[in-house]
Amino acid sequence: MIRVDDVTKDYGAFRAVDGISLEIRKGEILGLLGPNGAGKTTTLKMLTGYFPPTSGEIYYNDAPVSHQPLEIKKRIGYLPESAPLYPNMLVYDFLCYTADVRGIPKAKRLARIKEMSALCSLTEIMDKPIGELSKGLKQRVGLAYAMISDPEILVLDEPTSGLDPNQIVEIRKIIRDIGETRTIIFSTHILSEAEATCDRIAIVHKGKIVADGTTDEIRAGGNGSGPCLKMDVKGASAAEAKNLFQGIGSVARVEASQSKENRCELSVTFKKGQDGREAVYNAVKETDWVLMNFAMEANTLETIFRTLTKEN
Ligand SMILES: Nc1ncnc2c1ncn2[C@@H]1O[C@H](COP(=O)(O)OP(=O)(O)OP(=O)(O)O)[C@@H](O)[C@H]1O
Repeated sequence: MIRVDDVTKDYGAFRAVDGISLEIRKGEILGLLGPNGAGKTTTLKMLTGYFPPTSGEIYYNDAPVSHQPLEIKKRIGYLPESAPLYPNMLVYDFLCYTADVRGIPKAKRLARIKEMSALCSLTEIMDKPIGELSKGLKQRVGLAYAMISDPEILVLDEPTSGLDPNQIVEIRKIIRDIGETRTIIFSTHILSEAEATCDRIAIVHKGKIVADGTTDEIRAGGNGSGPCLKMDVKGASAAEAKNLFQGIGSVARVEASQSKENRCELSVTFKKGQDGREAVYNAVKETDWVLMNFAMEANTLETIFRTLTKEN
């Protein structure tokens, strides 16, 4: 339904999005997961037609967005990270105003507002000024604002940011309810958020997609990562150990941290389909280091996320 084809976005000399390609299927809930500054908001803004890519193209049902941005914008509901709400307006008045701006005919407005009120549980707060609402309630009003024109696609930027755990659960439920019949793309930097709500996750780092799949596929190393060996090594600095293991052919990545003087903890990730334990063990045998721990660990999403989005 949506195809992002080798899209880049430059802000002056800085490349914020660097050759992203993605396919988003109809009815899917896709989470763009990445650390701060990864390029999530920039990607969402291009998806909504807010600004065009510097290069590449985005297609909706095979139609390039650049050819008819206004048509496509009408089919997308967008809730930015700071929802554009008017604090002095009552919730009801704000939704009437939004319906008017979006061109919903007068005769259909009340019915649509009622539907939004039911979908986002707003009945009790319809006559309250928006400025007096908690952050969670404001976010529900924001979802109603984004959904009022009945868009096919809903794009949400960090929809649960700054909410308390109860509010997060409520917003997640509304997103999943909407996701029953719509395509949803949302960004988050919280792994558990993506895991709880999405059918599929694309991990973004420094403007690139570094993993894309269901949580099970990403966990199984469908994106080039194999199993991970945890080690505690006595007699070596983190830099020495990292240097040694990085030279082994079956090793994809090494994370090392100094735990004490001359002792370090390591996570050695092997290439997909490879088990380099013997090679690592033989390398240690050539040194005078002592292995205090040497254990293979199943990849957790958290380790994969941390490894894929490490600074260097
Ligand atoms: N208008 C702009 N001009 C220059 N640089 C920008 C602009 N907007 C964003 N950037 C930079 O582009 C990079 C990506 O920003 P973006 O907001 O897309 O990331 P993000 O993943 O959404 O981060 P966050 O979670 O912090 O919102 C960042 O380094 C940011 O500083």
